[in-house]
Amino acid sequence: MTLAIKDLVKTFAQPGGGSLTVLDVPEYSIAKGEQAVLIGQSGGGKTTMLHLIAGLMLPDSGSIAVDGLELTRLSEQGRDRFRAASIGYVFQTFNLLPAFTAIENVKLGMTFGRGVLDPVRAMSLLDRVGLADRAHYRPKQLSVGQQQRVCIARALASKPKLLLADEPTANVDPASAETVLDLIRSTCRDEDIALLLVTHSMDIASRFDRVDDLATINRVMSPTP
Ligand SMILES: Nc1ncnc2c1ncn2[C@@H]1O[C@H](COP(=O)(O)OP(=O)(O)OP(=O)(O)O)[C@@H](O)[C@H]1O
Repeated sequence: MTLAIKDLVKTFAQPGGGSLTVLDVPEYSIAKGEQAVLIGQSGGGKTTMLHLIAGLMLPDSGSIAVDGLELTRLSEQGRDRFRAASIGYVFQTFNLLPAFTAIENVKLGMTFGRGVLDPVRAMSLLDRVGLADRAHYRPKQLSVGQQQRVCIARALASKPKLLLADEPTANVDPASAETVLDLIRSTCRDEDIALLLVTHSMDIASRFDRVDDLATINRVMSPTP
């Protein structure tokens, strides 16, 4: 099993006081190399769930094991190391380093991961997302959709065990969305990377054998968006 979640609870303090329980997930798992889509209404807790799985934040209670490693027992530094080695993350908000070019951002995805720099793989990933001719452009010199494609190449760079992709095709046109999705899925398949992809697009979700609705996994009733 690549991902095994049990009795996961996450509560946030609210700006106006009080607290809001966003997630109460009794059980959720993803097998090695499996590809799953997570859908659910806006504000339902999808991004929070990905952040918890990536070890970017800790739950109030419960367990999250990735490849047998229990994240909640790790220190912050341990979780940083785990994330670099085992998780690829395509953020909704990109998080590219602005001072570095596209190819440098992809290479950073490798060195964060295992310390192994493979410039040929970095260029081949950029080529697969259709950006070989933009390798030496900085993020602000790229369109939003191109930046998103650099993020995908960066997330795959270190051959993670699990790729978490938060709306990875939200900012690209439908034709590019299809290419990007194919690239993500075929690379994950070829390299035995498990995939958990969040989307609002039923068209994208319908292409996956496994579609999980957060409303059925989560005991918390989603607040009205
Ligand atoms: N750091 C935080 N502090 C307080 N509340 C938070 C925090 N992060 C998220 N929330 C709340 O948790 C809820 C879930 O947010 P989350 O971003 O996980 O939803 P989502 O399902 O990914 O939404 P969307 O589909 O719109 O991206 C929201 O009500 C949000 O306000």
